[in-house]
Amino acid sequence: MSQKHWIIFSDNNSSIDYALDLIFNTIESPYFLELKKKKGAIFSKAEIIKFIDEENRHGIKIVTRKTSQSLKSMSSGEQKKALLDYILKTKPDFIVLDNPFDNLDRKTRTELKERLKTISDEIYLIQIIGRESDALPFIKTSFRLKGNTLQPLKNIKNHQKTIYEAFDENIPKPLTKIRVHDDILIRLENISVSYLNKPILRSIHWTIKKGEFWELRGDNGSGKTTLLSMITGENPKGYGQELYLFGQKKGSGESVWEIKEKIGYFTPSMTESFKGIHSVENMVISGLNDSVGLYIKATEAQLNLAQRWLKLAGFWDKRHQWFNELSEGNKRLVMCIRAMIKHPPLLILDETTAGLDDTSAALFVSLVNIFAKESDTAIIFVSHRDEPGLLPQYIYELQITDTGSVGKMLK
Ligand SMILES: Nc1ncnc2c1ncn2[C@@H]1O[C@H](COP(=O)(O)OP(=O)(O)OP(=O)(O)O)[C@@H](O)[C@H]1O
Repeated sequence: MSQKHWIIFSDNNSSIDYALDLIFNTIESPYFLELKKKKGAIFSKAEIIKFIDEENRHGIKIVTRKTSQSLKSMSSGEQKKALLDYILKTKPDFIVLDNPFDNLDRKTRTELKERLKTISDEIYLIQIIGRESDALPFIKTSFRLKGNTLQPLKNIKNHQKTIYEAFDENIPKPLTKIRVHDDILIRLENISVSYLNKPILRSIHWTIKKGEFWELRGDNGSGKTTLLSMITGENPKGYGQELYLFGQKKGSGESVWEIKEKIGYFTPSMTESFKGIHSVENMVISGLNDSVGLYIKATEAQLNLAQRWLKLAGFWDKRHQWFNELSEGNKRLVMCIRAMIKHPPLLILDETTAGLDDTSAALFVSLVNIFAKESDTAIIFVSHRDEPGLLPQYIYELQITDTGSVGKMLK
């Protein structure tokens, strides 16, 4: 059987919910009539988060029923594989693939592309993507989704010009400078980690100094998240090892609060699971209080500082809107300036460009570059994609071996 398939090119302001309504035929349209009364499934990061929520709240393992490992503790690549296996078992007539290649390394992307090609003989596929280079080559029908409008495209190419906007204003200074006495912020000496007797990290040596701009690379499952959890002090496997966070050895009486105060951390799942209702302005101010969402009244100085950031990042007109109503790309930018506003000594940006369209990703990269240049903050930027225009000073890569991943400096 040869099926029909579709690509929907989305951007920062596209309403994915609207596209899903069309695909699932819950609203009338001339499109996707072939899918009427058919059974559909969604392959997306949001679905993974929904299943993780089920695990957390009700202890129900749906996707990973046959394994002892929880979905939450799996690497992104493992989670996506588990979700696709689960979806295929439910025997759907069609699958909506929402940015399917995000968070995947090159090899896993190629494998998934081949798997989807095989599946496409039997199952209708609808691919929603922000990155033009992700388009599945065997799909011949395409649309562009602008807000709540779906436009058929004559050619498969999106032809959306990527605008590499640059932030050309100066980055606002912090209200108070967070002091760190040592030039060395983070030092890992011979750090190794295993889970369930499976070696994950082997003899990692990594030193991060004030103001350095690092890119952290590594294939799916190489241990990037594990390594970051050592750096944020959250991983108990750091005890008893030569792990130094802001001059203090892990386990030497440092408070979690002291470490948290010095680290800005942003990963997209922070917004995907965030349910609070706050204005964009208050979300940015809350970065000064280490809370997500503002729960105490801001001072005049805090408000002024937040407003300078909002102007700089192009959010002045949106400052009184609800954060939850922003597009995903805009949420990311707001969360990024929220993490930057207090100039933490260390800023960790974990897969922050996943799910963004080409233009939003370029804007994001531009903001990170200028922040790295103008602040004293050290940055660790994690991404599976070679982001065009990113200007890290150093690249640290985790390379998988049978005895755990080893670290290599590539630049
Ligand atoms: N709590 C845990 N229990 C068991 N295994 C775990 C746990 N946490 C992580 N792992 C395993 O450790 C390995 C490394 O996972 P990690 O999430 O650190 O990789 P990653 O490099 O961040 O991957 P990705 O790029 O796919 O997100 C994976 O095989 C994962 O399944």
